[in-house]
Amino acid sequence: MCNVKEWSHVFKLDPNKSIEEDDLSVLCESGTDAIIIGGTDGVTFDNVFDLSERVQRYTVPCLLEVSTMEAIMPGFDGYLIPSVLNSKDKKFITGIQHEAIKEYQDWIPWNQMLVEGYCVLNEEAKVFKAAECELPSNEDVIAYAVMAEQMFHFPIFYLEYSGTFGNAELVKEVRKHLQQTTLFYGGGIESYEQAVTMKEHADVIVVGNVIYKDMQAALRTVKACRQ
Ligand SMILES: CC(C)=CCC/C(C)=C/CC/C(C)=C/CC/C(C)=C/CC/C(C)=C/CC/C(C)=C/CC/C(C)=C/COP(=O)(O)OP(=O)(O)O
Ligand SMILES: O=P(O)(O)OC[C@@H](O)CO
Ligand SMILES: [Mg+2]
Repeated sequence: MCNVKEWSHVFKLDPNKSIEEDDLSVLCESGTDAIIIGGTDGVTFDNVFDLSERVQRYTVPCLLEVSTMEAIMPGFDGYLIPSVLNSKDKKFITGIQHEAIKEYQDWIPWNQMLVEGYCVLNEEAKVFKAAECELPSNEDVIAYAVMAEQMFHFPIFYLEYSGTFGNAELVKEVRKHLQQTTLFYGGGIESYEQAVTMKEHADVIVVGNVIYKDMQAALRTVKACRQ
């Protein structure tokens, strides 16, 4: 099982986007701690299967971030299960997960599952709309972080700014309230400097969209975590 406490950098690959073999190879061998396969829309059994088969040729751990039931399959090194704490609809906090457990509980490899308490902070992100989020105040965010750790004992609290660079001061403040739970930060990291800024406060930075815009810039974010 993957130990997220030992991570500092991960790449998130979107199964709904294409990536050349050479680029995938350098990403997997970049020194990143893991590859997460996940996305908000257009995630299907076929595109997850194809991408996972390609990533699993490399030794880097490969995890599936489950966003739809149709694309769950065996073979991953771990499974990340989101619970969107600032959703207005219980469905995205415990509802879909509850339905999945009712249906599949005998098949779920619990020792490979990690729950992520998500807090989505970019109103323009697809996931903000898809999971029917409401924008929390900074005080709300801190309370969600404390809730994730102290009430639910989630292994991961995920500050998600997908598509835009977030508020480093808030990340710093949230970090002060977590002891056991690992703080993931994701959103808008496109340069070495941005990676350094967020890595200063978050335990793990997640780098996604820049992979598809500027591969060399994406690779520099790994270096930023290896200094
Ligand atoms: C071995 C084997 C076969 C095991 C099977 C185990 C099994 C059946 C497990 C099921 C366990 C379980 C509890 C499953 C729940 C599944 C589920 C569908 C949960 C719902 C999760 C949820 C609330 C999803 C909402 C969306 C979300 C939070 C997505 C996260 C990903 C994300 C933010 C990606 C970034 O998106 P992107 O597309 O890149 O967006 P941008 O445009 O902004 O870039
Ligand atoms: O795609 P970006 O903006 O890098 O965000 C990474 C990740 O947090 C998305 O879920
Ligand atoms: Mg994306």
